[in-house]
Amino acid sequence: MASASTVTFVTGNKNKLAEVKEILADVVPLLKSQDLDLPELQGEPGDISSEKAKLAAIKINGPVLVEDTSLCFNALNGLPGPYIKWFLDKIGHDGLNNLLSAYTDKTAYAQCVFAFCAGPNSEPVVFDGRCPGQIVKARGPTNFGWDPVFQPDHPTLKLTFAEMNKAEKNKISHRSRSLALLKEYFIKHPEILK
Ligand SMILES: O=P(O)(O)OP(=O)(O)OP(=O)(O)OC[C@H]1O[C@@H](n2cnc3c(O)ncnc32)[C@H](O)[C@@H]1O
Ligand SMILES: [Mg+2]
Repeated sequence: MASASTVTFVTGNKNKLAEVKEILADVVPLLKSQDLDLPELQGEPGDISSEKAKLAAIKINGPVLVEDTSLCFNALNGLPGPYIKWFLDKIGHDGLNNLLSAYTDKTAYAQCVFAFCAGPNSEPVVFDGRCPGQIVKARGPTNFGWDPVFQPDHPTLKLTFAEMNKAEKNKISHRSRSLALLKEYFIKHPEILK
């Protein structure tokens, strides 16, 4: 049986881990984590995350959480999507802007799909969180991925994720929206965190 101290968040990304710990602090105060870079299937975000969770549950031999993050440009029908890591790596923030130079539509959404898998023989459950916004020229600190080029829709702030403080980002982000669904699931299934 899973418990608050036995669910392991498997990720190779320290920035993700920091955000997840902060957002989940009230539900899973002692979230365990393991730094593993898992192979990732190609395809739709939900399937990528689900397959990642199955692999992680086999490696950890216990209950795991994983997530996969996409950045989807509406003018490009959702691309780069789950391939954003490699686009960012190869063409950088300017290159991401240039991809949209032929289009007037600069809107995009950030998508985070968490998957919880109770163990090696269980089917993962996925939680899809999205945050709408637009792609802008890079502004703000460059320590976390595409944060400088994504300006989320916000009632008052016109800041990129990189320019926001963590609390502000966590209030509206794709990650916090996905984790809100995960929290609901944990509340409906209290046995998981006993
Ligand atoms: O081990 P995993 O959890 O897979 O970590 P990863 O860094 O490989 O992450 P992904 O496969 O989900 O690829 C997502 C890419 O988007 C970046 N990214 C993820 N969340 C982000 C966020 O909230 N803001 C900016 N960039 C983000 C991340 O650095 C990657 O380049
Ligand atoms: Mg990855």
